[in-house]
Amino acid sequence: MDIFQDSAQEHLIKVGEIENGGNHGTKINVRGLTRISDKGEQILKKVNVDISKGSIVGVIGPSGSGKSTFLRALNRLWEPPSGTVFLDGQDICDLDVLNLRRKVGMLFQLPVLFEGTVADNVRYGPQLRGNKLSDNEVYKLLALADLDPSFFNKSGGELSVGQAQRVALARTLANEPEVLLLDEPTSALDPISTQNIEDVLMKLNKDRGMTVIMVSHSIKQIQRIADEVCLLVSGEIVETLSPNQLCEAKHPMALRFLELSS
Ligand SMILES: Nc1ncnc2c1ncn2[C@@H]1O[C@H](COP(=O)(O)OP(=O)(O)OP(=O)(O)O)[C@@H](O)[C@H]1O
Repeated sequence: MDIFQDSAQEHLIKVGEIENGGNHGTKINVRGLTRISDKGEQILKKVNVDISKGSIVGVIGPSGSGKSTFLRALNRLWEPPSGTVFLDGQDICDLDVLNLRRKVGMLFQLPVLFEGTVADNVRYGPQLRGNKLSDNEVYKLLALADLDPSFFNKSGGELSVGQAQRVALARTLANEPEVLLLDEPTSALDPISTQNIEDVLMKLNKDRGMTVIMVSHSIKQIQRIADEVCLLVSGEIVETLSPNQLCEAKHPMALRFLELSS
């Protein structure tokens, strides 16, 4: 048996799943997540939340309420987390951190690309695990992120922020994540680039059942794409609502925030 052929075959099947809509969704259960700053301030206060497999969840709330801190806990960008985060029932602290970050990809407000070409960036994650993506696989990932083949050999410095954000998305998708964490991924983008990213996210969610958690300051954006919205105020998820129920929020600060934001 040729093991190289077998591992190539296995990899091809995975890429095929990306194209054809494999089921990569994962449920997340957060219990008692707490973060206290060095100065003793409570940034997150025993956050409990259940995120269904394959859902798009928006996280909104006033500036400084702990949205980014919450998101970063989900792939252990700070630790040790006090409280527990379960991915499909498994405590994330029991996972190897690199494996966790492969399963749970993250995009930030401003994309940071590594030196080299777009293709080098897209190949980065699999290469760390000893897999070299073929040109064809890179083209497929670019297409998933709505980038045409001409981007393959461009360098990061030649790209607009919107294009770079889509390359960062393709690079994340190369790791075949089950969950995508997005921290204001379109706040630096124009409306057309924003729409491109939203379309890609909704397609990934629809076709692959990918679980998406997105922090955004735009209520309209959250209403366009999310199935459920968590309102985070002063380190607590005070309400979880459907996007068209936001006007029914009861928490006074959440309500004031929503009124001022709409
Ligand atoms: N590394 C840190 N050390 C100390 N305090 C921190 C740290 N990171 C964040 N904070 C504080 O935690 C609180 C929550 O910050 P966080 O960035 O999570 O809020 P946010 O809701 O995402 O804000 P914004 O909407 O402005 O991005 C803030 O008061 C912030 O100053």
